[in-house]
Amino acid sequence: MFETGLLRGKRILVTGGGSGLGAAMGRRFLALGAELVICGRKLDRLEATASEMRAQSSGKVTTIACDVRDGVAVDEMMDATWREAPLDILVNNAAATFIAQSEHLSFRAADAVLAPTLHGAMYCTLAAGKRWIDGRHNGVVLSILSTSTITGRAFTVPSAMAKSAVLAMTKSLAVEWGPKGIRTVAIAPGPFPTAGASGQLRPVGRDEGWSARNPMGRTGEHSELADLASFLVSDRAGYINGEMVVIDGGAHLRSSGAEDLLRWTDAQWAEQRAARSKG
Ligand SMILES: CCCCCCCCC/C=C/C(=O)SCCNC(=O)CCNC(=O)[C@H](O)C(C)(C)COP(=O)(O)OP(=O)(O)OC[C@H]1O[C@@H](n2cnc3c(N)ncnc32)[C@H](O)[C@@H]1OP(=O)(O)O
Ligand SMILES: NC(=O)C1=CN([C@@H]2O[C@H](COP(=O)(O)OP(=O)(O)OC[C@H]3O[C@@H](n4cnc5c(N)ncnc54)[C@H](OP(=O)(O)O)[C@@H]3O)[C@@H](O)[C@H]2O)C=CC1
Repeated sequence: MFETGLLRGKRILVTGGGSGLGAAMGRRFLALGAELVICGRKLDRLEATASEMRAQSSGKVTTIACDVRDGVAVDEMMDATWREAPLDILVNNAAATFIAQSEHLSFRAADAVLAPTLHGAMYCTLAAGKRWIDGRHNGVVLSILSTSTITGRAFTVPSAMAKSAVLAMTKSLAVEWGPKGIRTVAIAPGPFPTAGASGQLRPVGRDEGWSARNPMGRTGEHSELADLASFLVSDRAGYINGEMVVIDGGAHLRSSGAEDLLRWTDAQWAEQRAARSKG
């Protein structure tokens, strides 16, 4: 689909790049000639993913254990990365969510979602941006958001809030940092099955008909998201700034995706709270 070497010479950090959509984007970036850095909390999973990537590509992959909720750790990660060479592209992909009735959310539960999804994206963006500006180096920030930024989404309110805030960051910095050579862009994926998202959002007992009700009759392919991300971070998208591109088969035009949960009984919610999965 793309010219060979579209991302040659680009150094890209994908947060949460050890699993799911982050790993899918990373693989595509490598295949297009980029050098990849992936971070997450679980070093063993990052290493396993990096080994697979190295077996498939001759591109360089580096792993860094970093909890993006911790600003000091984010600064240390950026220092370690920059010691080798400046990054060219940051992908804010790390996030957390779970379904819950909002009246049952403790403050700690709200923070468990807001901290990685909102604060993590902000810390990584600030840490990369200040280094780009200090070094007069151009940069791109791609943030992976959600169609909840358009529709809102019942039962995942902290996630909808965090993603909406990162969209506001994307639009605001497009104006503030555009003149400094930094583009900020975003993608709002619809349903793309991953172990993380399914574990948190699609417990047994949830409506199974949602995929068929997508206007395209299916969920997204990871390669479709990876292709869009590759274009948006590439120089070919150099005039796209402050924009969020939706890739969901048209699903959000029909539903926010949470309506089936309005029909859940208190007993189902109690069961969900008891059985909650940890990422
Ligand atoms: C059209 C269609 C489009 C549909 C398109 C769908 C779009 C979806 C958009 C977004 C998708 C994603 O983000 S998908 C990505 C999903 N991946 C992940 O979530 C992976 C990362 N997850 C995690 O790290 C964890 O699972 C996380 C949720 C943060 C909790 O881990 P932590 O260690 O931080 O937290 P803990 O110490 O266990 O708990 C902290 C507090 O949170 C509470 N808590 C934790 N899990 C809870 C749960 N399931 N339900 C209630 N409360 C919970 C605990 O009770 C604690 O509160 P107290 O009891 O008060 O102490
Ligand atoms: N799959 C889908 O249908 C959709 C996904 N999205 C978005 O796509 C992105 C990827 O999700 P997906 O691949 O599905 O799910 P995953 O659970 O696989 O991805 C989440 C990643 O974030 C990392 N992460 C979580 N918390 C932290 C933290 N505190 N510090 C560093 N890394 C962290 C995890 O690694 P670790 O646990 O090692 O820290 C993991 O690699 C997310 O932003 C999600 O909101 C949006 C809409 C739909």
